[in-house]
Amino acid sequence: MLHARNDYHTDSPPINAETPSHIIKEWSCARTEGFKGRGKGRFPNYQIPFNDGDGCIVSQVQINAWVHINGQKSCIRGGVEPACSDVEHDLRKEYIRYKLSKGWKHLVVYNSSIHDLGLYTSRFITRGAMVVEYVGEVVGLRVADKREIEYQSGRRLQCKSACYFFRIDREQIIDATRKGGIARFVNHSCLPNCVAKVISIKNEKKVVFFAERDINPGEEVTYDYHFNREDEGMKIPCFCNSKNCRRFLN
Ligand SMILES: C[S@@+](CC[C@H](N)C(=O)[O-])C[C@H]1O[C@@H](n2cnc3c(N)ncnc32)[C@H](O)[C@@H]1O
Repeated sequence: MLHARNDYHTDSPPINAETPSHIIKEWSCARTEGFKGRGKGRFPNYQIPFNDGDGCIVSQVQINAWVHINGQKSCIRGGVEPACSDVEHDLRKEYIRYKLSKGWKHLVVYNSSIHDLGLYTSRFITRGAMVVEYVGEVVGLRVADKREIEYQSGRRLQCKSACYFFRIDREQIIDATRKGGIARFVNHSCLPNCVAKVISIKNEKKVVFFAERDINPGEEVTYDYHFNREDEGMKIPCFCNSKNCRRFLN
């Protein structure tokens, strides 16, 4: 199976109710290793961009109201959502800003030189800003295993070779194959402009891509899939064309 490995992340604690919320995970496609190379403080100069660059200003008052009504309700009432670190708090705040300012309006799906279709931005995106959320059907490993066989058999998939699974944690996979958002078109690059993070909003895990550097209008949005290297039987050539390309996705 591409994603069902029992030894997955044995060196890092599982994300569950006991996991301290200050540990921010960076996971990737279902076939991939979690990205442990970067952690807290990844965006040292990070400022929450209240202006989306298109004249749409989301006020601090609006953000506070959203956080109060939605995000922090369970914390305030002593519910199960644990107190979060400054970094995670900033990421959540950025998620809210993105939702309020409809940050996805500037994203376009278009032909890619990397693979088939890709996701592009038509506006400047500041380093640290949220770019897109990976949405789809959240399924358990068993269902994902079954679906993977079904998809690979090519019976119910247009693009047999493409993988639209994103592993959230040890138990959950987001399957964007049949039901998904535009993030399913984000291609891999060995020199990506985004990084994927799992953040918790109202006790629900969300997979969110944040800009790892400033991204210019017209640039393709990419992230590093961190596919498992041990799928030796089926090497997938990488066409990201970056100067440090690892030549294979796995
Ligand atoms: C989530 S899809 C990305 C969107 C895809 N381009 C499309 O048109 O649906 C992931 C699949 O795209 C392909 N892909 C993405 N990045 C690639 C790269 N750098 N080199 C080769 N194939 C890539 C692989 O087949 C991978 O399984």
